[in-house]
Amino acid sequence: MNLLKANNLSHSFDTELFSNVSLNLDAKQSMAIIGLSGSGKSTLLNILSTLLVPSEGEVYLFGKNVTSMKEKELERVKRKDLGLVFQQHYLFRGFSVEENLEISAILSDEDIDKKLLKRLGVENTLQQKVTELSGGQQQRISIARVLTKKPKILFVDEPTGNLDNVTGDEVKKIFFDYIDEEEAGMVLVTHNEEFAMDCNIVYKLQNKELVRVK
Ligand SMILES: Nc1ncnc2c1ncn2[C@@H]1O[C@H](COP(=O)(O)OP(=O)(O)OP(=O)(O)O)[C@@H](O)[C@H]1O
Repeated sequence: MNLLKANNLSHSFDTELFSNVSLNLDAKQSMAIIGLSGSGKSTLLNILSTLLVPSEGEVYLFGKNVTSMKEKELERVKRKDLGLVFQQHYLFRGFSVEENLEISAILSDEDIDKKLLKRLGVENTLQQKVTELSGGQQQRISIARVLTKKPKILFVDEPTGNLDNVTGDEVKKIFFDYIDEEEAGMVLVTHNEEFAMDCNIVYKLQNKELVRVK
């Protein structure tokens, strides 16, 4: 099943960042986008996850052109089917870990996954305030919060940056297991070559083009 398709995307801020970017992501596939700092990886991820409108080209989610979707429909897809794990997480700072996870569970009609929290090593933080946790713990809670809603496509920007190697490896495994078990897909932006090369498809953004390297 096709989850995500991009046709001839290009984007410019002051100058052109990239052009003619086309790609395809099916269920159970993971795709990494690598490239130098400033090459436009996060910008491309923002376009694919519908946070940013491209200068040119089309994005299709589950076979449907995003620009042809009604506002309500796109909102529903974003809330339920797209999972965004970004470098900066957007946890509600004044609330406890449990409250943060509950919001996600309620909005998507799913349950908090205790097994997942255990695997992430944060099962004992539920009663703590987000602000009392380390950066790495907050990162893991934000991953738990996103996976709680069981999204069909994960958009992940440098997820292991804040984490030590052992935890980073566990997080990597959690993402791969998740897309297998839920028949989801993942688009990953990273400087971590090992994580990138473990994906099914690897692209490099260089000289304003998206070049397939795996
Ligand atoms: N909203 C914006 N307005 C203007 N310029 C922007 C905006 N967002 C990003 N840029 C510029 O676009 C370029 C690409 O940024 P982007 O964050 O996509 O690169 P990246 O490859 O993800 O970098 P990194 O690996 O350092 O995270 C940068 O020069 C950045 O300053």
